[in-house]
Amino acid sequence: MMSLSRTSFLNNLGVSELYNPVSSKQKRYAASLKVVASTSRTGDRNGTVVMESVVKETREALTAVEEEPKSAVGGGVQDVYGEDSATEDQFVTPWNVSVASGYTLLRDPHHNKGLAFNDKERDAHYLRGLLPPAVVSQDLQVKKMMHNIRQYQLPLHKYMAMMDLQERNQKLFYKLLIANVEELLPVVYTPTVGEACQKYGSIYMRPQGLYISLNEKGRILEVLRNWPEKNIQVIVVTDGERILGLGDLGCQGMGIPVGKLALYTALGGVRPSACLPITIDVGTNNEELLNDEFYIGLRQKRATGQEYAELMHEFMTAVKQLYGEKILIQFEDFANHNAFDLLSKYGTTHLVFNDDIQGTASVVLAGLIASQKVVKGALSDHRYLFLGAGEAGTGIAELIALEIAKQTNTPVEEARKKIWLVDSKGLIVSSRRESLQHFKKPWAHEHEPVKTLVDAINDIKPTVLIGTSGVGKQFTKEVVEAMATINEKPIIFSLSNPTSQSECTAEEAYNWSQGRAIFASGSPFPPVEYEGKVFVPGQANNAYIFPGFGLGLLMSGTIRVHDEMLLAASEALAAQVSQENFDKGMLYPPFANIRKISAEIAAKVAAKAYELGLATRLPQPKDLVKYAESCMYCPSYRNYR
Ligand SMILES: NC(=O)C1=CN([C@@H]2O[C@H](COP(=O)(O)OP(=O)(O)OC[C@H]3O[C@@H](n4cnc5c(N)ncnc54)[C@H](OP(=O)(O)O)[C@@H]3O)[C@@H](O)[C@H]2O)C=CC1
Ligand SMILES: CC(=O)C(=O)O
Ligand SMILES: [Mg+2]
Repeated sequence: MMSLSRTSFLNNLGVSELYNPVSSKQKRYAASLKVVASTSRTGDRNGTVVMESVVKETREALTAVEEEPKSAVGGGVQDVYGEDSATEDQFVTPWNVSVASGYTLLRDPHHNKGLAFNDKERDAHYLRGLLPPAVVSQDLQVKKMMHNIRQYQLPLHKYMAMMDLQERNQKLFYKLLIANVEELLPVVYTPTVGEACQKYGSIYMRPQGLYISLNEKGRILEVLRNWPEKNIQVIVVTDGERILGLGDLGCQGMGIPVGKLALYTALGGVRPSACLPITIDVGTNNEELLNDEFYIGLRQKRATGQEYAELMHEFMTAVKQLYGEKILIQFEDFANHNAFDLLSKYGTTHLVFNDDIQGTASVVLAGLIASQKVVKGALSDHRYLFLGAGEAGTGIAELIALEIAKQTNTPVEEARKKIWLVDSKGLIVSSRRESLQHFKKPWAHEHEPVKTLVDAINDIKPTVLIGTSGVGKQFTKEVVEAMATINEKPIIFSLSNPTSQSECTAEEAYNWSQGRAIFASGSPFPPVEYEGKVFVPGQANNAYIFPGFGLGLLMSGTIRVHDEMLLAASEALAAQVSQENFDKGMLYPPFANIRKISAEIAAKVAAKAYELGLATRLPQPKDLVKYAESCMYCPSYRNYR
């Protein structure tokens, strides 16, 4: 047993004092309880023993208070806390005893096991009678949940069932997701998460992350402290302005950080308690949402300029102050007019990573490196054309240029000349330079103006066509045919999400190229049969990269992200594609092996961090792959004593 006094031990555990009792009855109640144990801190051997004694003590105190009022003969309802009799304008205290036993344990998603609690646990934790008699294994629970989820016809209903499970039983949620990753990824992630964000206000049930709005300006640190977990290692943050290819969804963008962090855990093995989803709400310019009575965010136009910058700066400062130097902040789905600036501003002071710029770049480069086994020739032998010159487009372009420069030992400026981009105004050429946003300027090559994509293809004669426009159906029959005329094996990536925004479908790419296209898309497409051959389209999505990349940063205690780490991640991913995968037309390994893939990526990223002197976890583990695997969260149930 512990030698510390109960109070100091609980203080060490982060247990809080009972707060703000208002009535004399509540004051007596508070005094008798003294402390409320935080459920999330149970787990270590001694801790659990002490927690059990606190549970017992708390129960006794509760019983004493509950028995205090004269019991009504023949039963009846007692308004113990005076809540029911209070009028709307009288204040009551939101009473809450968060000790993980009995009914509370069943309602605690971190520790709940549902019917998997065995008889001993049911006795020890006051669960008798709260559950039906059957005791089932976690595997059977997985089987049942999958059966239930498959009954839903609508993807959004599957999504809601998954979110509900995450809120009810976290370990079962992750066990299910990991075991059925190929089937469930499109449910918790793109494309369904896009629809969920669009309807977030209507389907909103319980808060899943932290909302920081302009109303919280000046007290963001305080707001961060409201989050129940203290040992945060990864934050995924959005301001909701560019949610997938769906535009400004304001506060409803929360679905994205929640989904991305679910993947951090399921695909990359980062503990769920270390993950914090955050939405910064500075308003929205989406009129439909502003007029939607169910909209959950600030009902105002987006703050910009200094007001926006100040809020973001306060946020970035508070995060570092609270969680330290090694907290990983992943920017997600910011509009490009903020994304590039935030990345360059905080890239030198914080561990920041922009998934749309950097993660996407790394996954696409991996696909291109892998494609060299199918289409002979080096990366430097290709000509690249992008539709879309924003975060994803220019991010990918730059990483390709860096890789070519590295492979050919030439200046990056030379490598860039092989890469062309088209934006909403046409081909990016030098005569447009003055009016271009800064991130487009390096791509303004000498060429006469070209308005349409087909004309650009016919002029540039690309071997690789990459769609990052956020606009669906842009790779028309004419576009794909133009690529197939120029190339024996045209490489075509339709990266825009969700499926509705994909530049073309897998079926279109294969049909219009007579089965010659090497195709990958951002959102998944089913296999396509063309003239008796089955093609399995790859999913070029940053979900292949960020979980392993982030794990690599965390496990090595890396303090800054470096482009070389992105290149290392690409090479690690490309190395995981087998001949069997290539034979099916795939440029990426199946997601079913993603935990192994993430461990390989994490190891290569960490190795690069050590090489660059940016890793702080010393000494460097001998076998980084094994170490990555050993760091991964496992969602199997634990036995409770
Ligand atoms: N597969 C994956 O892993 C990822 C996919 N994406 C997807 O990529 C898409 C774009 O994201 P992101 O780069 O961040 O967005 P941005 O808004 O930063 O960039 C979009 C670009 O597309 C251009 N564009 C828009 N409409 C057209 C059009 N009709 N013709 C030609 N160009 C057009 C814009 O032109 P202009 O500059 O002139 O406005 C802009 O350059 C999204 O759908 C997103 O979901 C993003 C990240 C990862
Ligand atoms: C995949 C992703 O990050 C996006 O579409 O924005
Ligand atoms: Mg994104």
